[in-house]
Amino acid sequence: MDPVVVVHGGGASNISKDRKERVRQGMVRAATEGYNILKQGGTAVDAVEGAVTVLEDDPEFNAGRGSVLNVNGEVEMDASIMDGKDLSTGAVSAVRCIANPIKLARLVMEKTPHCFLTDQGAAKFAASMGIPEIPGEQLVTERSKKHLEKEKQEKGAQKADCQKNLGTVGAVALDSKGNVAYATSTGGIVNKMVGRVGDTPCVGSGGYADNDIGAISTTGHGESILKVNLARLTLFYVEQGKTLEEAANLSLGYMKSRLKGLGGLILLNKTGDWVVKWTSAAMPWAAAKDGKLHSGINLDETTIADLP
Ligand SMILES: NC(=O)C[C@H](N)C(=O)O
Repeated sequence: MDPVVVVHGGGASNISKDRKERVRQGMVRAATEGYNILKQGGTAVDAVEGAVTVLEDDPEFNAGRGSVLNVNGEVEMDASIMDGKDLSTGAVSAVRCIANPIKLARLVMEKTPHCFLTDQGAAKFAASMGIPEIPGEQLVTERSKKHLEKEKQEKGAQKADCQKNLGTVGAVALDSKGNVAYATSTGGIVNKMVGRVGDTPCVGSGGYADNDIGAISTTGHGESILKVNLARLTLFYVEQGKTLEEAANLSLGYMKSRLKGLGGLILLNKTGDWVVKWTSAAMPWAAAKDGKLHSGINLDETTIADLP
């Protein structure tokens, strides 16, 4: 089976011209990394972890370094990962002071009998696995500080309009053995309460993967995504025989009409077809398949290039 990887950089409002190129390059780097892992025989889980790690390390995105700040000006991150082979899953929430929450989520999946660790328990587990603790300030950027200041002045936080909280990252992949996986990672929403947990670490909301159906990673207004279980809802439509396009339109449409919640998703089925969809103004994405790299940010612009 030909491997496929698709990545996203979060539902967003229109992205300024000067950021656009950096965001596009981040998407290309992440998709290429995931695809190379698959081409070298890595699993779908390896590929989604690798792609998301690239984006957590990239300060342009709201995950890892560059995460948005909570009401106290701190970074608290959520992440989850799932292996479609056996539905094993790992998640962490409200984690601080580590570079790559997605790696910790994978360790929860593989090294504990649990699916989800939070806050101090997650921190203790990270230390026990040898994950280095870094100063929280290393995750903070000038842009995220300005973003929080602006949000506090406008007092407009927490609207179902996710568009201020751009940059959550995610990946879905299909490997040569027919396994699918997803990974999603985020700093959440700007000016959030301390301890707020969004959709991203919640399996069925922030993502889902099942070899019998496909894999999905979501982004957008977390509270809305949680209320409709956006990821599992979309896969339910696929199970019912809808096309990927129809399934994505139905679930995103329902979230919008029922809750005024905006968002986006990347969706892959078990035979390697994929679709990207969003109801926010924009969503950076890239997909690697058959030696080609497809990418875009706005609805009207898709680029196709040869992969190196
Ligand atoms: N931009 C995002 O996707 C934010 C994320 N879904 C959250 O609410 O935590």
